[in-house]
This record gives sequence, structure tokens and C-alpha cells, in this order.
Amino acid sequence: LDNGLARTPPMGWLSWQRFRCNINCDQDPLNCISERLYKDMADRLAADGYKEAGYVYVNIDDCWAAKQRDPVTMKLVPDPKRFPSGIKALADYVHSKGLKLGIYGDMGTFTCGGYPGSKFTMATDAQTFAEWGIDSFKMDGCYSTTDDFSTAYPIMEFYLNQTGRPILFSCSWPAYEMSFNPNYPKIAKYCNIWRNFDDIDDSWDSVKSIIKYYGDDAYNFSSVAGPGNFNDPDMIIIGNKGLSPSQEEVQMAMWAIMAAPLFLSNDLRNISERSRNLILNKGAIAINQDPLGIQGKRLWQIGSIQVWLRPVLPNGSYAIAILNENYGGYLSPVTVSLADLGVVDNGTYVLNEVFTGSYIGTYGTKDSVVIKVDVSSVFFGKYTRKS
Ligand SMILES: OC[C@@H]1[C@H](O)[C@H](O)[C@@H](O)CN1C(=S)Nc1ccc(F)cc1
Repeated sequence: LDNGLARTPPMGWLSWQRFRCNINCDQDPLNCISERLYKDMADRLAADGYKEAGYVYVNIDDCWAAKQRDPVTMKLVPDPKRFPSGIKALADYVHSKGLKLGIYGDMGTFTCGGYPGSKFTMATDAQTFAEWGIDSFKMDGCYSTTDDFSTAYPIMEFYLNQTGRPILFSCSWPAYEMSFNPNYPKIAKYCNIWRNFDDIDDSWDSVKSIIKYYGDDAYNFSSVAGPGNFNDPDMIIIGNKGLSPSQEEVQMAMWAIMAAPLFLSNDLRNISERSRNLILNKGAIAINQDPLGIQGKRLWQIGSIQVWLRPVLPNGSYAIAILNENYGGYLSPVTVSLADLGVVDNGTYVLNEVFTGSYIGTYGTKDSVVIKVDVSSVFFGKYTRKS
């Protein structure tokens, strides 16, 4: 979507994977979906180095709203007990921290969690969000029929644009059309980012299934990615319980190669130094945020070894990820040269490691290097073109 936003994949924090639809603020006040949760996370983003690294969106997901709209204005209202100050006050707070506030809705009659949907009130809801100072809107597709998607998302984009406020538009449109060829060029015209596969869960299997979907690249959806419009493989779950340290490195590396939005869904109030350093890894973020905005691709898979490549600046350079999804065994040696990767120019290259994994071999042009990647691990490096 050409609205000046998401020129690189957006970065920030999103409540859903970690905090779900926990509305039990009586028993669980620290973790329920409430203004307190988003203020706490805004505080952490601003104070712990995340904002400086680029993580600027604080995004509300499902279950924020009251079950009934205002009967007079038909406007959405936040749950009065859980958001007593209202969304505008929350946006003001988040903005005072130099951050942006996102919110969530649905094109159907209800959200997936059963809260009011926007099916008949798109103009009102877009206007409401703009009045509140909202900076990003994720519109889900629950309680909708299949042929509605290709009209509902353009209509909502029209009304968001009408407000005159720049609002990043996150669409779940292709995620509801996986089984039949989504019209990706049309989706890219109306959306800044779009979910196109299953919800992520706090597990290695979930991360692997998403990597597989993106490696298979059905309908060549990678080709429509670029500044202003990105495929969204869902949230970063680093810092939660389901991934081992090396598997967390895999997610950070692969989301960087895939030019994915980086929306953390974890508890920033209680995160290990290791996970926090991984989330803040400058080399990985630089590749994720590369201005070319080209989505990396899986070049080949041999057994449990996958080789991915993403063209990045300076011109002629590449980020490379070698993923070992093996369960058994130890370091698998992978011999790879730039020629193997289809890089056939006569430039001089340096392979400087951005990340993890080990390799032996010589720097330089067509030489092969032997890269050794451990199980459930990734080698993540950058071939920088020197001349
Ligand atoms: O309720 C909202 C929740 C999150 O926003 C996810 O990111 C969205 O992909 C949708 N969503 C959920 S749980 N969606 C959903 C997941 C499984 C299902 F059987 C029916 C709906």
C-alpha cells in the first residue's frame, strides 16, 4: 500500500501470542488485556533499548473492546474496566514515549474472539481510530464469507485513507484464502502487511511450519514484497517458553531473511539477557530492515539443510542463512560457494558472519567455504561485495 508507511518491515510489540484473550483482570491484573499491559510494554520498549533499535509499534490485538458499541454513536468503545482511561489517553501515553499505537478489528460481524466487528461500520470505525490517534490497524477476517475479502479490505483502506491520518494497514486477507490463489498484487495495493499463513504458536514445530510455507512460496508471494508492502509470517516468540536458544536464533535469522515485520509477542518485563540481546542483534535487524525490501528465498533443501539467500545493500551483496532442522547428530558440514548460490558476477566478496554457526574456509570470491551448522540451528552471514 503506497501510503508512505512500512517502507521497511514494521517493528514493535503485539500482545496476541503471549497474552491471547486473557480478560481476567481480577485474578491476573498483570497479564490481562488492559491499558496497564500496553503501558508496561511501552515503558519497556522505551527504556530497554528496543525503541532505539526500531521497535516502535505497541499493538493491541483482539479482546480490547466492550461487547456492545455505543448505542447512540455506534462507535466502538474499549472495555470500561480494563481500559478505564480510554484508547485516546493510551495513545497519548504511547506517543509521549516516542512510540506508536496499533489496534485490532475484524471485517466481519465479530472479531475472532467474539467482539464487535466492523462489517457495517467501516467508515465510523476508521474515523474513530483516527480520532484516538491510532497509528496501525490490523483487520482480521473471522465471521466473513470468502468472496467478501476482496471488497472489504479495499473499502476499509478507502476509509482509513479518508481520515487523513497515516495508519499502517495490516490485513489477514490471504490467510483466509490460502487454499485458493490469493490475488497478491491486489492485496499489496491495499495493505501494508498481510498475514498469509497460520497463527504462530510458542513451539519449534510452529516456527518450522511457517519457514516451510515461506520457502515453498506458493503463488510466488515473495515477488510482491517491497517497500510499503510485506508478507507477514506472524509474531516473534523469542523470550517465551517454546524455543531453545538456537531455535530462537533460527527465528531471528529467518525473519530477517524473509523481510518479515518484527512484532515481538513476549513479556518484556521478564525476559532473559540472552533473548533480549538476540532481539536487539544489530546485524540481524540491519538485514531485516534493508532498504531494498527484497524478500529472501529458499534456494534449495537437501534433507534437513536449507539454504536461503536475500539480496541486500551494498549492491551485489547477499544475506545467507543455512538452516539445519535435523534432530540427531552434530555439526553438519555444508560446502557452499557463491557460484553454488548463483552469484556469478566477478566481484570480490567477504563473508562476514552476522550471527551464529561456524565455518572454515577462505574469504573471498569464488572460493567454497565449508559452513558447519548444528542441529536446530542456523548459520546466518552476509556476503558483502567489496568491489
Ligand atoms: O482472535 C484474534 C487472533 C489473533 O489476532 C491472530 O493473530 C489472528 O490470526 C486471528 N486470531 C485467532 S485466534 N484466529 C483464529 C484462530 C483459530 C481459529 F479456529 C479461529 C480463529
